[in-house]
Amino acid sequence: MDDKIEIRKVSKRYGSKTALDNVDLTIGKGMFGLLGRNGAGKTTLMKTLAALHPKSGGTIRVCGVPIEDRKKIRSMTGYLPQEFSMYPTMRVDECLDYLGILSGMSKALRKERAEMLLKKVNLYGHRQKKVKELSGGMKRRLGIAQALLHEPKVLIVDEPTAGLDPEERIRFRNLLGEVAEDRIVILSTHIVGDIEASCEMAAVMNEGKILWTGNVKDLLHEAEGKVWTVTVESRFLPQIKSLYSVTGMVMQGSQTAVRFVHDGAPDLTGAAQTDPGLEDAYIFCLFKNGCIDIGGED
Ligand SMILES: Nc1ncnc2c1ncn2[C@@H]1O[C@H](COP(=O)(O)OP(=O)(O)OP(=O)(O)O)[C@@H](O)[C@H]1O
Repeated sequence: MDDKIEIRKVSKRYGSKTALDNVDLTIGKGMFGLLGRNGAGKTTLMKTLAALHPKSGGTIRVCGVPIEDRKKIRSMTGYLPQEFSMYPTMRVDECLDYLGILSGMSKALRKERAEMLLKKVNLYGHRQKKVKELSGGMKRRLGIAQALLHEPKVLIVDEPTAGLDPEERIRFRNLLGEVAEDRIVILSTHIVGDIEASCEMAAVMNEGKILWTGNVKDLLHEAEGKVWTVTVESRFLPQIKSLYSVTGMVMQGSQTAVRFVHDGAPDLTGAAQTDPGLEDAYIFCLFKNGCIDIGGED
């Protein structure tokens, strides 16, 4: 069986709102990042792939299985939603046991899987704590454990690092990386750093459309020669922001070092080209596709 997800011309409408518009993607084994700002359609795509709601058009095959075979798809898929919650007064180990019962697992298998997974997500020492006593990062790790309980081939995680401190975010990303060694992991996020640190392949979404997909390194290449820095008197900032897509600003006394993306040489004395970071490349991708209204609210 082929270890990939094939998404062809997929659309999803909520009444008159088109949340997915002709989406074409191929997602293979390993970590795949889905990057887009709020409202881009990431959650809608994640839920569609997890067979949690039907698409309006197109075809999806998960490791060869059509998405319409919901029972099979759900048995192959683990899903960690954006708003993950478990019963607050249940103990960590009881949660997994309970979910194992719901999945029809035998007592012996539940015990074996729960113990293995709690060790994997570093919660074994906290297994007797109540869910409400866990930190945000621990809850997210419990979320991964529950999503992996039935050994899915595909793991879908929706904005998992929002609200985590940097240490927990790194720990969580590393955990996903380990999990992705032998399955497809899709990570949706609006945090560019999450993609940069953990994904080889990614896609950029905006307003329900895929703007770009490929190897993350290629997104960086596309922004080469398009990123600039200049240091100006801070009073010129509004003017610069009205002309260019600014990706960074550092105040230095009365002056500000500005970083921006621009296709072609900017009409600014002292502007110098610099190497793109992934954040610059992402903004350049939005800019190139006409998704950024410079000087406007976007
Ligand atoms: N149940 C719904 N009914 C109507 N519109 C919806 C529904 N769910 C989502 N939408 C709309 O579809 C679009 C895509 O939403 P979606 O939640 O998929 O985006 P997202 O990229 O996950 O954003 P966020 O990071 O804010 O969750 C948005 O315009 C949203 O308002």
